[in-house]
Amino acid sequence: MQIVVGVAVVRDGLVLAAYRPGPDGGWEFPGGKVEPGETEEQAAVREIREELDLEIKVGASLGPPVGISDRYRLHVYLASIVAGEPVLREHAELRWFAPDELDESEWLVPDRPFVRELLRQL
Ligand SMILES: Nc1nc2c([nH]c(=O)n2[C@H]2C[C@H](O)[C@@H](COP(=O)(O)OP(=O)(O)OP(=O)(O)O)O2)c(=O)[nH]1
Repeated sequence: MQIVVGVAVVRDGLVLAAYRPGPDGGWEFPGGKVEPGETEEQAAVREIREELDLEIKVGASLGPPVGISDRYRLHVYLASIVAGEPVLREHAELRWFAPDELDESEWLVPDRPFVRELLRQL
């Protein structure tokens, strides 16, 4: 089982989301697959640097990993920005969401438990 790490970057009470297009698309947490020899935190830092040109500090897990498929599980962590502004490099769209704008039905299915936990914490 391989882990996909998702990163809930929070700034001033808003969370950064990325849009994944397609028939099964929706909002997701920026991130990606953990590579061999890497910790989940290291993967989170690398992916956010690659995708958004952002330096982050990884915080607490937002709950246990959730199944995506028979090969992958999603694990989402909180993070704060250490340096930079998010740059749109790979995603169709980026958006900062306030808690009252977060509608889990607009998110990829595996992300929804993490969105719920995030709402409890924001
Ligand atoms: N990055 C990310 N992926 C997610 C989330 N939720 C979710 O189901 N996924 C799925 C979508 C992808 O099928 C899978 C891995 O994401 P990825 O970003 O590394 O993979 P990808 O398909 O874009 O890239 P690649 O492996 O083809 O190079 O995880 C999420 O919140 N963030």
